[in-house]
Amino acid sequence: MAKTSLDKSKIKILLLEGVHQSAVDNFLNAGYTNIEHLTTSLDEASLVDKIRDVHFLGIRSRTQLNERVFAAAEKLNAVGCFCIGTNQVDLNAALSRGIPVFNAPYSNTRSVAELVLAEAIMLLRGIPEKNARAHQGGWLKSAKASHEARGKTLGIVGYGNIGAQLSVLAESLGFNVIFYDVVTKLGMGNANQVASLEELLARADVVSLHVPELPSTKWMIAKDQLALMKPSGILINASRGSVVVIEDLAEALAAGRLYGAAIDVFPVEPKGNDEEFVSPLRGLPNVILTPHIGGSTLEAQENIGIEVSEKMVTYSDNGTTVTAVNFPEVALPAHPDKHRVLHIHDNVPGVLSEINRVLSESGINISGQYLQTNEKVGYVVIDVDKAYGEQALEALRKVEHTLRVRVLYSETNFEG
Ligand SMILES: NC(=O)c1ccc[n+]([C@@H]2O[C@H](COP(=O)([O-])OP(=O)(O)OC[C@H]3O[C@@H](n4cnc5c(N)ncnc54)[C@H](O)[C@@H]3O)[C@@H](O)[C@H]2O)c1
Ligand SMILES: O=C(O)CC[C@@H](O)C(=O)O
Repeated sequence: MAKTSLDKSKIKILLLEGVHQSAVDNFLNAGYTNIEHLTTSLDEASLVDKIRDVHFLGIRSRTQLNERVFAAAEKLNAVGCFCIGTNQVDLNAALSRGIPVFNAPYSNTRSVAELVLAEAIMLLRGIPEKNARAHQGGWLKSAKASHEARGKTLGIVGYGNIGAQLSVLAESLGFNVIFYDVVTKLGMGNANQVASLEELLARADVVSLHVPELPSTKWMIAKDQLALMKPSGILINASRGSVVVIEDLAEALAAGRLYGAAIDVFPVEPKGNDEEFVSPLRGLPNVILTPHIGGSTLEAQENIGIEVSEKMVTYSDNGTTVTAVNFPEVALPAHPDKHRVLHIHDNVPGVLSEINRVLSESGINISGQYLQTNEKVGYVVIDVDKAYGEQALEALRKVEHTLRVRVLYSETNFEG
C-alpha cells in the first residue's frame, strides 16, 4: 500500500498579496516550512497553474478564487482570507470540494472605524478642497459650510462589527447615531435603529456604509437613494465598491446635490500599485479618495496575520473548523494518543452509517466521533487507535460520496 503520509515540511503554503510576516512566523513556529510568500495577487491563469500543488492558500481581497481555480486545486485543504470580506471567493465551489474558508472577522474593525470618523470630520470642515487649494498656493480661509461633528447625525448602514465600533467612537465625539440593519439590533450607547434605509438617508448628516457584498446590497445606493440625502449630506463608503453606483454619486456631487464623500472601495480597483486608478470621482472638490486601505494599518495587518494563520494551523494540526465561513463548524480536543481521521462528504442520507459500517467491518475501534453538517457537506471526525491510521484512511476513501479524507497522526500531520 502506498504511503499517504505528508510531512509538515512538504505541506505547501502559498501566501499572496503581501500577507503580514506575522502569518509566516506563525506557520514556521508550528513546523510548516514550505512557504511561498508573494507581495502581489495572481491573475486567473497564473493561479490555476500555481495552485495545483498548494495545500493551504492565503489571500486578501484582490485574488479571485472562482470555480476554475478550485477545479485546479487538487491538493488544497483550506483557504485563509487575511481580511474580513470573503466575496472574492466562490464559497460554494470551495464547500463542494470539502475546502473550508477562514477569515479575520474582527482584526481590522477598529482601523476602518477610525478612518471613517476622521473622514467625517474632514468632510464636515471641507478640508479636501481647502487642503488642495493650499497645495496650489491658494488660501481658502472661510467658515462657510464648515461644521462641528457635535450634534450632527451619523447614519450607519449595516450595524455589524465595524458599524457598532464606529457608533461608539462617534458618540464619544458628540454625534447622534442612528443605524439601519436588516437584523433588529440593540444600539450601543444611545444609538437608535431606524425602520428603513430611506428614513436613515433623509435624517443623517453623514451616512456611512458598512454592509457586506451581497445580492441585496449590490448597488443599494444609487440615484434615488442619493436624492433622499440632504444637500449638505456626506456619504462614506468603506464597505465594498459594488454597494454604490459611482456614476450616480459623481453626478450628485458635481451638481451640488450632495456636499461631500469619502470612498475607499470601488467597483473596479487597480490590480496593483502600478496601475492607473480610473474613477468619475477624480477631481471633485470635497471628495476623499483612498485606495482600499480602510483596514490597512500595521496593527490590523499584524493581528490578521496571526488570527488567520492560527485558524489554518489549527485546522491542519487538529481538524477544528470553528469560525469557517462556509463549512460545518467542529471544535475538537487534542488527540495526543490517537490518530484522527477527517472525513468530508456530500451531506446525503446514509453516509455516516456507511462510515461506521466500514470501520466496524475493518475491525477498527472508534474512540471518539464528532459530526457536523450543513446543507451541502458533512464533516465527521473520528479518533482511532494508533494502530489503525492508514487502514482507516484506506477504508474510508472507498465510501460513496466521499469528498476528502485526511489522517492526522498523533505527532505529525498526514494527508490522504
Ligand atoms: N475598506 C476596507 O478596507 C474594509 C475593511 C474591513 C471590512 N470591509 C468591508 O466591510 C464590510 C462590513 O464589515 P463588518 O465586519 O462590519 O461586517 P459584519 O458582518 O459584522 O456586519 C455587516 C452588517 O450588515 C448588515 N446587513 C447585511 N445586509 C444588509 C442590508 N441589505 N441592509 C442593511 N444591513 C445589512 C448585517 O446584518 C450586519 O449587521 C465587510 O463585509 C467588508 O466587505 C472593508
Ligand atoms: O486587506 C484587504 O485587501 C481587504 C481589506 C478589507 O476590505 C476586508 O475585507 O477586510
